Amino acid sequence: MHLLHQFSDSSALNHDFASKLVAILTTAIAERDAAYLVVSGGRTPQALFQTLASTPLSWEKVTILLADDRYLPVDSEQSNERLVKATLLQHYAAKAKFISLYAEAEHAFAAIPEILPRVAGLPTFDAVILGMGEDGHTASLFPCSAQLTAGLSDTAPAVLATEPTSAPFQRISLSKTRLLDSRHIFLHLVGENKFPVLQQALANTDPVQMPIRAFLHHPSVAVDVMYSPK
Ligand SMILES: O=C(O)[C@H](O)[C@@H](O)[C@H](O)[C@H](O)COP(=O)(O)O
Repeated sequence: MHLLHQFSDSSALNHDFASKLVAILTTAIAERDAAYLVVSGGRTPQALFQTLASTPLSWEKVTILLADDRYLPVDSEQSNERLVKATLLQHYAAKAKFISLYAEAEHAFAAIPEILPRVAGLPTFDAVILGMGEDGHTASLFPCSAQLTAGLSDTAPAVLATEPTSAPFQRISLSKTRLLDSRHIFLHLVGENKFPVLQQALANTDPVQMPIRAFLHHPSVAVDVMYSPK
């Protein structure tokens, strides 16, 4: 299921999205004295991160982690962790706890035993913000990767390594089932090029062609799609 929220531009979208997220995190803190926010990397969320970072909140009670990261040292230019630290874990939000999806190893697959326990024991998330690539990938669940079936399996571990053939770097990704274990799931889309991809994803249910479909067509989970053309 999905609900489409459309905005004229990313500034209007970010304003509304940041208030929704702050309300969700505030409620979670009131209810369980802790909140769990899962974010995506890539270009889309950067302005949203800056808005969130400058919003007062009991950030010390918020745990933030990524839906996925490129398997790169955390100071690397293309690391999602570096991006989150530079844009979200700033100002008020500098007090938030951050769980890294990186551990030094020979390759991403060998790093999983160290990374998995950081995520596997976490409670239900409060909000997951997904992105979507033009091939319909989400997190690092890529249609082209040999690990897609494993990542989409209902019995998958919380975290797995993936190796896309159409995008650079090995990846560390939360599995579909771990991402779905959230009180709220958002899909954040900015740019006219993303709309036809969304329509294509909505037109058919096969997640092997477009992994985002596993979320958009889930029978019992509602995805809030936050879209602006620019
Ligand atoms: O590491 C990444 O790049 C993300 O995890 C990936 O899933 C991203 O959310 C989409 O590819 C959209 O990326 P853009 O926001 O850059 O379009």
